[in-house]
Amino acid sequence: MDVISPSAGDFPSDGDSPDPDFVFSSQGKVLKSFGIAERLPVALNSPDFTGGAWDERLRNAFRALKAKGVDNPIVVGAVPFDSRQPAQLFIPRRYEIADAARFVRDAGDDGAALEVAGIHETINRRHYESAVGQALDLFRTTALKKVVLSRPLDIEARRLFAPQSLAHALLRQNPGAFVFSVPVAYGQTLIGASPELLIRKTGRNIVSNPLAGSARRSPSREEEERRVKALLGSQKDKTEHRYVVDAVREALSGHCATLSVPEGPSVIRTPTMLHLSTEIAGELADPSVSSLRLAHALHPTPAICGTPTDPAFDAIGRLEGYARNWYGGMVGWMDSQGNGEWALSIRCGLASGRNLRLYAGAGVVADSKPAAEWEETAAKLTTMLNAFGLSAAVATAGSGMAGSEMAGLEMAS
Ligand SMILES: C=C(O[C@@H]1C=C(C(=O)O)C=C[C@H]1O)C(=O)O
Repeated sequence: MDVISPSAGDFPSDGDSPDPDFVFSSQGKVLKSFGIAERLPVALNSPDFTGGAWDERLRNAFRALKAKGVDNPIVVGAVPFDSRQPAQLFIPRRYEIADAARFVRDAGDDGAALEVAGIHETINRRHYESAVGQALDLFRTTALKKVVLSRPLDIEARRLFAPQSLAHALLRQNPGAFVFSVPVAYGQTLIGASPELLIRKTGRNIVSNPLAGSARRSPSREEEERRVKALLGSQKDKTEHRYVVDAVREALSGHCATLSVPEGPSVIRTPTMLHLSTEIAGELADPSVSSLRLAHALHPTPAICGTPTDPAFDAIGRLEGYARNWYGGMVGWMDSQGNGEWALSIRCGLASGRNLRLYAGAGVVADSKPAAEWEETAAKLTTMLNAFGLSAAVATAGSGMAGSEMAGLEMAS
């Protein structure tokens, strides 16, 4: 896969705007940061990061800020799916941690409602299902066991996207998610409501909560119970899930004095999806290892890439037909002790002017059916579409919506 930088120039920020530049919510709190004290760009898969030079720069920057009286400086930002591409990481001038419910309440209903000029299914159903079919062939002929195949959905609005309003709407609708808004390049903001914690480090303690194996929620309680049972009993979903848990266990065990991995998965609910979930908790052998270093050791897990990692990564590059860039990477924050949280950048979109590219993927294994994987990506897209009240119109796209209703329907070769 080509190494193309996803950033299109730095974004200016003097910290004087009343709106935060960076937003990240977790467990009922929201971290808002303003301005940029120092940019610390780095590709995680580069000697600069792996050899420790970046950590040294970060330590020096933190030391200088502490000398100026900043109590607990942090670094925030986003890492792309391909760790060879530069991450957008920066130390904010200032930040505050607010109550998430108040953040939403104070914002009022600032209306993320959208007047759509066009919806472009850049990778259409036929293309996506054919990619799944090719993955099924690879399972028969190569060592590949799982690959996560994703697709973009491009929305063009009549007005500029307002990342702040979108973040408020997402947090209002997804209070349990990691809602984020991150400026990743000049005029480009990555916004989403991720259900998946890659890593949290608090002192010696770490937690990772991989998800894999999914079903759409149902408005009927009985039907939902049926789906929960079906998910817990599905061999296909359990296999898909096990690959992720095994990889997380393997990546973390070398760093941990203790690591506890539940016997089997449970089901978690987002407002739109049911997922098989395993919460893995551990105690670090060396508590000075930073959350970003652990995130790098984990990334990309089979929740977003596949098993084994390298052939899955190559298959994604060959089969998906578009560049993921920030989708499938991670977003988060970290302090000078390395404490922090990194959530997978999923259920998200990249806003740029009047354009918003949404993304969704699904784990494909030998028992997968192309049509069901397409439906799963459609279900996952509703998290973002709901923020605009759009899901009813778009959820059926590619599964019945007439081509003429979709402005500029394109087919990728
Ligand atoms: C890839 C996505 O989600 C991931 C894939 C899942 C699956 O295949 O079941 C479930 C949760 C996430 O780990 C996405 O939302 O785009």
